Amino acid sequence: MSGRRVDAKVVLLGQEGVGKSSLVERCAHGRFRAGPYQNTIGAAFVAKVMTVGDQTVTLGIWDTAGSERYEAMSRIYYRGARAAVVCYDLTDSGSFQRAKFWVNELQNCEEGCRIYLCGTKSDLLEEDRRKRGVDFHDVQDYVDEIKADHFETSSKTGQSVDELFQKVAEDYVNFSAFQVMTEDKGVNLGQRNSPYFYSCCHH
Ligand SMILES: Nc1nc2c(ncn2[C@@H]2O[C@H](COP(=O)(O)OP(=O)(O)OP(=O)(O)O)[C@@H](O)[C@H]2O)c(=O)[nH]1
Repeated sequence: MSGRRVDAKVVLLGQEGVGKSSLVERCAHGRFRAGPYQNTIGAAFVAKVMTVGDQTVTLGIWDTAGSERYEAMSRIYYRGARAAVVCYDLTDSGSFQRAKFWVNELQNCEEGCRIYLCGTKSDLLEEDRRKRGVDFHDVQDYVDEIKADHFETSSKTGQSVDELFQKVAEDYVNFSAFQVMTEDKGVNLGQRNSPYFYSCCHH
């Protein structure tokens, strides 16, 4: 694949099996693959072109492996990320604890990275509300505390997936414009910060 300019690096983090790859699949290709679960090895990459007002923003989305075996590698992928979608499974309280672990890491190591907490598999709650493993208000309190955004998504039905990535793109555009205004360096308004190029994509 030839190099394409990416405006904002986005990383997906979270315990294995919470549905990160499915979220990317839904966002990038509008589909949900049922069938045997295949865990991600290393990381996978996808570029997603988004429209915000009259601007086009290309998100470079890194889907990391959730297995703790790959924890050190996941750290490499969040370096320089402008946004992190930290996923937990709405039916699994352990996965929420793991999400908190990643939030702590990001807060300590990636100051410029906005955090989007994403509760996945909301369709399972539609089927049976008793399956909720993490109290909604507890999550809301936590989100307020860490100043993050919170979404509850389903890659199966598509619920709130587009909204999540649209918000990531909008925040990127708004934050960049704000930076241009406040940095007062005579920067051209059309100029974006730190574009980079990608060259690989693997699963
Ligand atoms: N019902 C339902 N199942 C989902 C959803 N998203 C993912 N799954 C299922 O959850 C399992 C794990 O999904 P993945 O997307 O592979 O999870 P992952 O977080 O990428 O896993 P790792 O690559 O191991 O980190 C698969 O069997 C998916 O079909 C969802 O929104 N609803």
